[in-house]
Amino acid sequence: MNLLLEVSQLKLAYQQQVIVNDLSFHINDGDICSLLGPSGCGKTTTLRAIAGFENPLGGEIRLDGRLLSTATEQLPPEQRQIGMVFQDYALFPHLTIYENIAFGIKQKRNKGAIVKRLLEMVNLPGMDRRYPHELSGGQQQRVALARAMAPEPRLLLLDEPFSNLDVDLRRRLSQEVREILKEQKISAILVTHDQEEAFAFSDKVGVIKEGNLLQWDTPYELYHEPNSPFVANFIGQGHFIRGQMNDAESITTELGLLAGNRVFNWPEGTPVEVLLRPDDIVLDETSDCIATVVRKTFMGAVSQYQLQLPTGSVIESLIPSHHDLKLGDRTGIRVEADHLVVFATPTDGNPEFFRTYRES
Ligand SMILES: Nc1ncnc2c1ncn2[C@@H]1O[C@H](COP(=O)(O)OP(=O)(O)OP(=O)(O)O)[C@@H](O)[C@H]1O
Repeated sequence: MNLLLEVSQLKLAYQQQVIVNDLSFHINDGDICSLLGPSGCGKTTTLRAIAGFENPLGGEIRLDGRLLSTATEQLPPEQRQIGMVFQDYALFPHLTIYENIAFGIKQKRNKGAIVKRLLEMVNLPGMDRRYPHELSGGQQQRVALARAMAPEPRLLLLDEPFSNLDVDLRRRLSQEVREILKEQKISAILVTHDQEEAFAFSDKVGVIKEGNLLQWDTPYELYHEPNSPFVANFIGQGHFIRGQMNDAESITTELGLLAGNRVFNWPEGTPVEVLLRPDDIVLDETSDCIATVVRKTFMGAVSQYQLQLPTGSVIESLIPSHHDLKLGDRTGIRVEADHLVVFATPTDGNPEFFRTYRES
């Protein structure tokens, strides 16, 4: 695997206010990655710095080993071999689709053939004489992608490119774009605050909170092995319940003694917080753990339930919809998790511990 982009200890600020701090990650040639985080956490600012539109206060950015940005030196955006696709498509309204795509490759002799190939690639053959306003949002975004790919960039940056589209089209187009990028072996970084989109689109995802990169990992690892309560909360659904280490492998909780395929270092009696995902909770009529249905969302094949435990704690469960529990019903439940995500309860009662973007 060849190293493509190296972002090292990047620091970015607007008017002395630090927005991104000590951000480091790298991507390999052919990788498709996402920067994921709540609104205002610094994703777009990071992307703009990679593209060359923001100058860092510290750290450096390299592409193929070549220095692109430091606090004192910046390669101009047009010399970086980086393409960009924006949320609002940013096509030139007075130019035809052909002229839009050919815009960045004016000097190339065979640009007619290149544009034709790109239009076929993005599934818009024969649209070259139309104007942007004659295309749908999804079609315009495909043209924007073709335009960004025309100069054969080493890296493509995508800033929330699907967020103006309706949910269905959004899912389909992001899948389609991923396939095109993989086929063409083009590396890309997507900025999004939509976790499902990041998961479906990317090989690796970086979770950012307030300008700090908390975890850089595969979607699978992020979901199953979150390294902090924030990532655990931000990725997927789930609730924490209180517990106490019983021994190195098991935890006493209000849902009984929980154990997974994992050994922990905390001494017996240590107070801990256990993350329970909706798929960890199953119905079990023989169980002594009784929960009350306090909210229900029918989702087709499954229903999502919020269940209240006798202590008042709330957890969630995805249950096949033919079970059809009603609000107020009481049911036996059991935890069925092959591994447990556990964090030690902060001794200082740190209010930040469980604060998530959803609650704040
Ligand atoms: N030109 C600017 N001048 C001053 N502050 C800015 C500027 N652009 C962005 N900011 C601030 O920098 C912070 C990070 O913004 P940024 O756009 O990078 O966040 P983001 O994670 O991409 O958010 P979103 O998902 O809402 O686009 C925000 O607090 C924002 O208000």
